[in-house]
Amino acid sequence: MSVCKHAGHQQVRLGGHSHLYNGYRRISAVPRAATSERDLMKDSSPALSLDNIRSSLIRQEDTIIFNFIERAQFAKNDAVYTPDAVPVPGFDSQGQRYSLLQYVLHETEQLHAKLRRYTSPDEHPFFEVAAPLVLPPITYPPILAPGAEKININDQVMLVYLSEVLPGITPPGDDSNYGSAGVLDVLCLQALSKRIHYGKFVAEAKFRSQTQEYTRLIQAQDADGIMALLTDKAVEKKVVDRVRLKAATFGQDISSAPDTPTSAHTSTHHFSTTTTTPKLKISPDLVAKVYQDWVMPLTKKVEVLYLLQRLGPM
Ligand SMILES: O=C(O)C(=O)C[C@]1(C(=O)O)C=C[C@@H](O)C=C1
Repeated sequence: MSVCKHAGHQQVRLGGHSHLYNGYRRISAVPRAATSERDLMKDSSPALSLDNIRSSLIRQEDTIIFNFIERAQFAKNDAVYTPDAVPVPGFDSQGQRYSLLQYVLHETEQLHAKLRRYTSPDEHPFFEVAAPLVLPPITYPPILAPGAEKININDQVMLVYLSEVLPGITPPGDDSNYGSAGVLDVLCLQALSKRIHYGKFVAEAKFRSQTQEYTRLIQAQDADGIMALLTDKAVEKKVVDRVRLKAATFGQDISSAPDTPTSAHTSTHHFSTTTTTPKLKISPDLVAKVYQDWVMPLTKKVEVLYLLQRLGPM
């Protein structure tokens, strides 16, 4: 295990984990990396239609928002993120101490690796995983270009979670629910990581529908040009509006609704003004901002990284 200091918090440094994909295959909605360009282009799997990929991104919003709501029940609990504040006997490396969150995440990933979670190209570990598979490998047709598995920006996902999401969704303070907090943090991190790395599939779908345009930009290694071509501002606005509405809808405390709602209060959109406004469990504006400022930009970053290497070494 290797870590580095990052913004006052020990941050996981990602090592090479391409070995994860060698010889291991799993069944998944999303197939593994292709072995050749010919393999890749003959695959017309519906998994690669942009509409289907966007539907998956929309479903993943639900998971992310519900996980945020679950985590919001507990205080921020700084001790969970402070190295050695909650000592875990035996969990250190070369005198280096870790936070409780790092412990929970590391141990969760080692178990999930055995169940072949990280042999799937839509899953990315925060730590290096070395555990042997318990389940047998499964063959699945290729979709992504070779080298896709090397793209992993979970160090940035971690930083955004700790500095932007957690302080925004949790009440400040310490309620000593450290285990619950750590377990729910892991769920939030995994859901964010999956959504952001889904950029690889979005990028592959876009490459296939505008192959000539992307090929020219890739050959010129024009990252800004690729970013401009893949950006769709209208879709981004829809995403932000939708996650704001979902957070406002899923996060209502129904028990605080009136006993006998009037017809004016039967819609799901009654969270803002009336005296019967239900209490919200997380701020819809915070969720919208996290998507606008972090989730979509990081997804686009993954898309650009993927496309820059889409045609192999330049
Ligand atoms: O749906 C797309 O076209 C995407 O590339 C995904 C996404 C997103 O992260 O939601 C990212 C970039 C686009 O500008 C719009 C949306």
